[in-house]
Amino acid sequence: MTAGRGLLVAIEGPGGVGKSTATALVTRLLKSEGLPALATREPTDTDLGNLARHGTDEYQGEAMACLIAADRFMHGEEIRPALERGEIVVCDRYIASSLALQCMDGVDQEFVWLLNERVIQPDLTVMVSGQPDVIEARLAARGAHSRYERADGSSHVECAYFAEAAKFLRKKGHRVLGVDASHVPAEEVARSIVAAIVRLRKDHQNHDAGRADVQLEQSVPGARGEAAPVSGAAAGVGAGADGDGAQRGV
Ligand SMILES: Nc1ncnc2c1ncn2[C@@H]1O[C@H](COP(=O)(O)OP(=O)(O)OP(=O)(O)O)[C@@H](O)[C@H]1O
Ligand SMILES: Cc1cn([C@H]2C[C@H](O)[C@@H](COP(=O)(O)O)O2)c(=O)[nH]c1=O
Repeated sequence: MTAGRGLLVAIEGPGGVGKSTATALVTRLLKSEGLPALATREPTDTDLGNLARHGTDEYQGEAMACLIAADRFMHGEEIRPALERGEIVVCDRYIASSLALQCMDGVDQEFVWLLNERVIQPDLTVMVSGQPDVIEARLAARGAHSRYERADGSSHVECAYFAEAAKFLRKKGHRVLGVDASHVPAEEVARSIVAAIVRLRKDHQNHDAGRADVQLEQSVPGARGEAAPVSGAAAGVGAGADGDGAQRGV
C-alpha cells in the first residue's frame, strides 16, 4: 500500500545501465527545485541488506528471493515515515529487480510477486533501459558488482527479463515509465525522470484538492453554490487511490 502523501519512485533496469547515477542526480535535482527528496537503495545498507548485496554467489533462487523480500519489508520502516512526511523517496532498485533477477535465477514469477505484493508499492517505476552492447561497455569500464553481471552476455539476458518485469507490473496496474539511456547523457536522463515526477506530484495534489472539494460539498451542502451530490466518480477516486492501496493506474 502506498503510505502517506509522498511518492515512492523506483529506479530500475539492468546492471550497469545507470540506475545509481540516475538516483543520485534525480535526488539532487529535486532538492535543487526545493522539493523534499530522499535517496535510498536496495539491498539496504543494513546487516540484512548487506547479506543479500554481498551474498549473490552464496544465495540463489528462492532463498535469495526471500532474503531480498525480507530486506524490502524492513525497508518499509524507513520508507513509510518518509512518505508520511510528504517526501519523494527515490529508490535504486525495487520490486522490478526481483521480478527480473530472481526470475532469471529460475524462481517462478508468481512466487516473486507473492513475496512482494504486500510491500509498499511504488507510485512510479522508472525502467532505465539501454542497448545491451552499450550497457556491456559501461559494465566493462566500471567493473561487475555481482554474479548476475559477470556472466557472458548478461546484459542481453537482463534486458529481456527487465522488459518482462515492466510488462508484468503494467498488467498489475503499476505506472511504469521507460527511459532509454543508451546514448543520452546521465544529466539528461535525470532531467526527464524529474519532469515525470513533478507531473505526477501535481496530479496527486490536484487529486487531493478535488477530494477536499468533495468533502466540502459533503459536509456543507451548497457551500460552493451548488447542491451537494457525491458523484460515483469522486467516490471511486477515494476508494481506488487510498482504499485498498492497490497500485495506481499507468
Ligand atoms: N547516461 C549515461 N551515459 C554514459 N555513462 C553512464 C550513464 N549513466 C551512467 N553511466 C556510467 O555507467 C556506469 C554504470 O553506472 P551505474 O553504476 O549508475 O549503473 P547501475 O545501473 O547502478 O549499475 P549496478 O546495477 O551494477 O549497480 C558508471 O561508470 C556510470 O558513470
Ligand atoms: C533489489 C534487488 C537486488 N538484487 C541484487 C542484484 C545485485 O547483485 C545486488 C545489488 O547491487 P547493485 O550494485 O545495485 O547491482 O542485489 C536482487 O537480486 N534482487 C533485487 O530485488
